Amino acid sequence: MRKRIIAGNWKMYKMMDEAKSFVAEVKGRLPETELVEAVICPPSLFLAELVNQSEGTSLKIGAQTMHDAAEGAYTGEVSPNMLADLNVQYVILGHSERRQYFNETDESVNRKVLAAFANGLTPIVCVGESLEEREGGKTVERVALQVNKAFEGVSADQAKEAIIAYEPIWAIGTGKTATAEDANDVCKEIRHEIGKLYDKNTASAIRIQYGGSVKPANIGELLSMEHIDGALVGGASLEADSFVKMIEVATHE
Ligand SMILES: O=C(CO)COP(=O)(O)O
Repeated sequence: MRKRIIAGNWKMYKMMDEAKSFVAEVKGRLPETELVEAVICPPSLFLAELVNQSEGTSLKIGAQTMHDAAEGAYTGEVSPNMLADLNVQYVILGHSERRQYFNETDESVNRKVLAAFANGLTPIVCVGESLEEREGGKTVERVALQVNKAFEGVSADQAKEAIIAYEPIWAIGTGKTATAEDANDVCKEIRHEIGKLYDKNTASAIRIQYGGSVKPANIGELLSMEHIDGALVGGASLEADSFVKMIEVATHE
């Protein structure tokens, strides 16, 4: 059985004190379980502090983005080596907000995925269609293309460790969730695509999250679906209570 993974994407929210209080509150309350991984992806400024603070607990820390180069004249960026050096374990790549506002493309996402693996980081690769694409019946085509591009040059052994987050753009921060069935259908197609790119074993090993207005009230239904192995959560991951609640639901459902 695939281990579930619930990751909080904090985006550009919280001050350092609030971030530290969150971790202090959450770390004693996470259920002891081998069934679910709990990850928080704070703004990069807080990474070092939160990695240290969560050491020795089951809470893991991820970054929200990174550059693909080891170092260089790239003002404002952080490198994969820097993240690995801090003991950051995960990195979100290709989030639709990065694609929309920061010019990330399928090609740059692919370079970053390769760089993540080269540095021992686990990528959470985001894919998802716009409302226009969904209404035009282009969802599967769009998402399949993103998956194919993102995994170019990635070995089957690496792909087995990767996380894909299916986040329909129209469901992010809007309160609109894809129905559990619709989300599962697309996650199934993503798994099928991984099967075509690699093999059956890789397709059944890779973990696929759903993201887009996930909260304690709807996470159980989403996780009950065959192809949904976790969630990438924005707004509802900002409060300790609601984050812990989602981990609890993931542990029990
Ligand atoms: O973008 C998201 C997570 O990466 C989803 O955000 P919301 O959960 O706030 O809709």
